[in-house]
Amino acid sequence: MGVFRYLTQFFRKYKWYYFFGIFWLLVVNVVQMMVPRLLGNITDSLAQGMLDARGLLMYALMILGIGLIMGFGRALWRIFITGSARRLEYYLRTKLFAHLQKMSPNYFNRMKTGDLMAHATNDINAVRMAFGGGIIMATDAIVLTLLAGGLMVAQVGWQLTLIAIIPLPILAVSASSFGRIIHSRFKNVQAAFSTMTESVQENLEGARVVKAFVQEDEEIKRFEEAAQKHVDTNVHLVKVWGMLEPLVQVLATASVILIVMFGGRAVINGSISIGDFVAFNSYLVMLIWPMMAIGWVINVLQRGRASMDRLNAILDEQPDIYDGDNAKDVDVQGNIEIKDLSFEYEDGHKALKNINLNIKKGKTVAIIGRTGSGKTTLVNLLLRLANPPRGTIYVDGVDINDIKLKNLRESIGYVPQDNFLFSTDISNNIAFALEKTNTIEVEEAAKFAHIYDNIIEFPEKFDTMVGERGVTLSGGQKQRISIARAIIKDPEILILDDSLSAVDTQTEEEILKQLEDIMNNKTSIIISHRVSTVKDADEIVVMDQGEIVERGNHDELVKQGGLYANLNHKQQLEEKLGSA
Ligand SMILES: Nc1ncnc2c1ncn2[C@@H]1O[C@H](COP(=O)(O)OP(=O)(O)OP(=O)(O)O)[C@@H](O)[C@H]1O
Repeated sequence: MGVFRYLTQFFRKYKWYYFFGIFWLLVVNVVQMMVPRLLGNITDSLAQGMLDARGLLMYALMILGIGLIMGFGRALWRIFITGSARRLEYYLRTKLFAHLQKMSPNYFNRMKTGDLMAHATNDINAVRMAFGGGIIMATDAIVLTLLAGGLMVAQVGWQLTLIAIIPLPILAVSASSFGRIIHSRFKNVQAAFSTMTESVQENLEGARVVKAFVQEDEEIKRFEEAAQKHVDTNVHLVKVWGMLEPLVQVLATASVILIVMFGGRAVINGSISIGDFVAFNSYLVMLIWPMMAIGWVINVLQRGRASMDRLNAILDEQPDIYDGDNAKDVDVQGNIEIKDLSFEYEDGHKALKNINLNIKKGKTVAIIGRTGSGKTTLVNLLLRLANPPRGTIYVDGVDINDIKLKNLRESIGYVPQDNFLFSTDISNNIAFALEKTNTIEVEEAAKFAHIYDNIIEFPEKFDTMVGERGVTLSGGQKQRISIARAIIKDPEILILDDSLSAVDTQTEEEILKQLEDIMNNKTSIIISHRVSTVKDADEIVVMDQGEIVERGNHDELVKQGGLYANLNHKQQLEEKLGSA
């Protein structure tokens, strides 16, 4: 399959745009070629005294007509080709984004976000340039060279043409090597610019840390160095730019000198007319630009191809979590059965060992355990954010590998540990999973999650923006908005992954009580490090190093005198010390 295989559909749709664009580009090129000839004819007619005012007006009108066609044609090919290149950029970007949406969390653990962002910006830009400016310049350079060169040969002969274009290959080679140097120096400028902006961004974000560690002066020094590097790389670039222009001038002048010497002599000995001489000169000037463009065009096309190769590598990657052929929709009730589940990560780390757990619809099971004991891994498997081995996790008697992902995930309300919120307003964050935002539902969910009172104290209430452009929410407020986001779905199964750690025990108790009401007859899994969060669950499962080491209700576990009892004792002591 070709490098541009992912663009086939796009080109099928937009081929006529490119066709018309190139058509008009050719029209402009051909029409443009008439001007030197007309100037030549005018010169000859003037020299022979054969031109009157009417004739001059005719020529003027012809040149005006050519100018109008050129202007109109240029506007058209810009619209068709440059416009299509922008559409191509959009097509590729949305395709890449949709593809990334299908990938599993494991993929994002493997790939660096920065790299993906770079592909999504630099590589897509390079492909756009190849199919925009690249195609235009390539067509323009080839057609102009052929037409101008051909007309030169036809009108004054190949000997004079060859002499006149001697400096042009030198121009092409030097413009292309200058182009390479300019490109590499420009990359240095960009790198210096991003280092400088990163330094500013980090400092603004980490202003508290900088101040607390009294590092302002060091940071100013660091920034000055970055800003200086930016100036130095720019000066370095300007130097080479500065040399390119005089070089072009020298070589173009060399061509003109050759024409004056040899062409002038041809006029004197009568083998060509003055008009031919004038037209020839104009054709030569027309050749300078394609010579300069050749190197650039090759570079842009090569870069476009290399970038497409890199994008292909991403687009070729198959998602590792998907609906199998047997996947079906299940009317999820909330009975969960985990049978002898063992799981290891790609790096060979055994995160879960022989887990057996039966959670009946309507029950609340709590999972407690030290950090790294495998609690989140278990939840990730239940949500199929990672693939569980077949025959280990069943929902309502169906292996979850056979339940459609959308169906499974829509029936689970999940409050993740990191409480990620989007940079939009609170209302949109809560209604994230709903197709349409319903104010009443959003407010109800906020009340259940005990965040309503906080929200209405914000100046813009539910319209308050979250994140950099909005309010800074406390950890506990974020947790409660995440809870509202999960319960607004009215899920059959609710999973709270350490989602109450940042609220005080009193609020925690109130939230749990509310949840008990709304999750009545539905299944809840509550993960926590705190005994206070789990003590009222129907069953408490204690995990350690990937295994279930104790299970029972609060009283039973306290009586057992094991890990749970120990944790309970310690936390009670901490509470007493805290309130003393
Ligand atoms: N993507 C991964 N690749 C490899 N190992 C992982 C991955 N994610 C987690 N682990 C490891 O698996 C083990 C279980 O992690 P997990 O996040 O499930 O623990 P946890 O009980 O939820 O911890 P915490 O209470 O801190 O959230 C840990 O040792 C962790 O380092």
